[in-house]
Amino acid sequence: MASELLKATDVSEVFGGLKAVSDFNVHIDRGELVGLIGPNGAGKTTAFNLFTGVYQPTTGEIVFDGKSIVGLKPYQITQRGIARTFQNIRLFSELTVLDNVKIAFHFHVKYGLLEAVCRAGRYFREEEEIEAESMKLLEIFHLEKQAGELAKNLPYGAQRRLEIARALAAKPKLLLLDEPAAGMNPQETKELMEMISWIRREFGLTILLIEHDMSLVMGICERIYVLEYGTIIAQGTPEEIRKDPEVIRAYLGGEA
Ligand SMILES: Nc1ncnc2c1ncn2[C@@H]1O[C@H](COP(=O)(O)OP(=O)(O)OP(=O)(O)O)[C@@H](O)[C@H]1O
Repeated sequence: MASELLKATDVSEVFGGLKAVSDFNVHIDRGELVGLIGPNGAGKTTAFNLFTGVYQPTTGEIVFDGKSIVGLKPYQITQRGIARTFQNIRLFSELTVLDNVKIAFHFHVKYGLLEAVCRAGRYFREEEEIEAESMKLLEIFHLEKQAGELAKNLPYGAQRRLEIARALAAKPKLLLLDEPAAGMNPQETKELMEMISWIRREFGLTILLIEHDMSLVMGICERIYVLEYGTIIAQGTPEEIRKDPEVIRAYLGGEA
């Protein structure tokens, strides 16, 4: 189907004897904002690692933008258009905020090594453009004033926002966010929700989001998949998920 951007079919991932993911079937249409939830150890991050080439599926097929991505290395998948953030923030902590974003833009530069070494015209033009685009991204995430600071000196919530800005610099079609609100206070979480909705519209993105903060997931996702012990036990709109007896049993502890 033309509108389908990502489709995982019968995917499993086995570590030793443990099936971290099994009979895993998900599909995400272009432009959708989809949530992936489930208890600790359910296999959510493993699914992201499968979509980004960190792990290869033991069985099954993963198709992105019409082509299989099984067997591709992480950088090849980034070039195809999938970018991600990590549960445990992975910034270049000793680089500035600006440089963290500029690095990701370099996936797309057109100047060659020789031009860079010789500091030829195209090198300077592209570097200027990259700097300007990086600053625009920092502005979106309210980080422009900290552009010159080392990433490690940013407060935690700001580091999380910087990770998303850096992921966007790779110009992805699909953005995978692994617990973007982890460690944020309620106000920061609310602002982050607004940013995620805004960047999706502004950049025409498709987003898959892992999140434990239920208000965030229910508030912004159109569709939600629920994982338990590596298997999808439910999928549907936030309203359907809230009422699903399997989900209430497995994940919400009867509070829904
Ligand atoms: N590289 C690995 N080697 C062995 N086991 C692994 C590996 N990666 C994940 N697992 C196991 O696979 C299962 C799923 O882990 P995963 O991190 O995907 O869960 P999760 O849903 O993201 O959990 P959390 O919400 O705690 O982050 C767990 O039992 C985990 O211990």
